[in-house]
Amino acid sequence: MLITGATLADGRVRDVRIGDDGRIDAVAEGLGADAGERVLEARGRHLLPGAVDVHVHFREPGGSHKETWTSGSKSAAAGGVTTVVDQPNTSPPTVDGDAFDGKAALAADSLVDYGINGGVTPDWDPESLFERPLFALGEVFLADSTGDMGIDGDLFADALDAAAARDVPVTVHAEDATLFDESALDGDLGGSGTAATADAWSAYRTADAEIAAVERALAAAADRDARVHVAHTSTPEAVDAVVEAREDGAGESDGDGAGTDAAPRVTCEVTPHHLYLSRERARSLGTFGRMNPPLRSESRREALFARLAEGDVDVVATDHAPHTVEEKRTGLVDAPSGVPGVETLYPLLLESVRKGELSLERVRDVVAANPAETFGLDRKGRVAEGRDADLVLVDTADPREIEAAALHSAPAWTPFEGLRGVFPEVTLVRGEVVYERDPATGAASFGDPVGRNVRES
Ligand SMILES: NC(=O)N[C@@H](CC(=O)O)C(=O)O
Ligand SMILES: [Zn+2]
Ligand SMILES: [Zn+2]
Repeated sequence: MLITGATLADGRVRDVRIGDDGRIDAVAEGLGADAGERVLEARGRHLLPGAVDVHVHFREPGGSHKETWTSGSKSAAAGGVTTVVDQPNTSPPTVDGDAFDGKAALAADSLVDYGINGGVTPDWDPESLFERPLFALGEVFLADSTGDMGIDGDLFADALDAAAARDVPVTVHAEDATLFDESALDGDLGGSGTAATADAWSAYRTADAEIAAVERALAAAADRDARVHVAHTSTPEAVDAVVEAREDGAGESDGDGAGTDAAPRVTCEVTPHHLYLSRERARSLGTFGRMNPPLRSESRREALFARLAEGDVDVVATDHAPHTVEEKRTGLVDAPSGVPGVETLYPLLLESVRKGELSLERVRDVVAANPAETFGLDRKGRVAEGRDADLVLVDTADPREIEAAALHSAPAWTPFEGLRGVFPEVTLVRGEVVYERDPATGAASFGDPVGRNVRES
């Protein structure tokens, strides 16, 4: 296939040829089409690397009433996400080799490439997990969230040791439950849609609980020269702690080469919901705005966004955590935590580019280049010769209103309803069209499940 006249994130206008092996053959000017070659005319539109969303919960096995690999990966493809990394809080949890194999068999339904993380619980089996083509350890829960997989500091230390010995990165859900404010949940919280319920969750799972847990995780990682990726940092303070830890550790090596990798030793991730929603919005979302870590104050949200714009945030990943409408409606204490987001990641960020709040290169870096580099995916994350042809074609001047009804995740709701997003027209995974939207009618069509485990090739 030849893509002609596409504008790249840095503004260059180029033709891109994709080889039969699904890799980018050439990025150049004036490439002529070969006989019989499919040509995709891209003049006036941007060609971006497919996003690498290192944090999704596709719910299988055990939660297919919430989402499946099919529905989740369709949602990813329609949002320009070409690689997803699934988290271990499924049922059974992905904490041993057998559970890994069971999930890997289900992931064969995926339209996009994927990684499968291994979890840590008191009965995890590191030996059998590490024998598998594991993406990373994580998310390792330092406090309970969906799936109740919270562990103590000793087990976390063991997990860091096991991972560091193999130079495997560890993704951490950092909250300290001893610093939650139980009193926030006292009294009459009203129904699921009320302001009291939504705001109470933010008051309960305090910012201090996240900041303290992030600092402790970074200290434990530094002691062991472990590679730690802090998931869903929701506070500017936590981002600053990661930046500081990275600066402290720069250039350090324990002499065995483990500290000299190109990838940074500690990185942080921020979600779209913490970048675009705050407690102000939570008041109208009710329990649909409940997630862990929770939405923060508008001033913290602004400070988090500023850190993204300035380059302190390494990765934006979605923590796509679908639950059904019925489950979310059960009231503050019983409703599960989590919001969907894999389909609106690129659209929300591209709308910020359109409005002049972020550069397109920054967006490309945080959704594609940086996550690929952080997790050692040499063939993902860039529009460059030799890389996989995981590509997104988008008209960056054409925003539309985000409506749950037009999205493809199984639970038909989104916390971003009514915001604007710039959605892809075409998404390719290793040169195969997995998603196409007719610009005239808006009709979506999907390709075959071509997804592969990115740790197997
Ligand atoms: N973020 C959430 O609120 N929920 C996630 C789990 C998690 O990432 O903590 C889920 O799996 O539902
Ligand atoms: Zn989490
Ligand atoms: Zn998560």
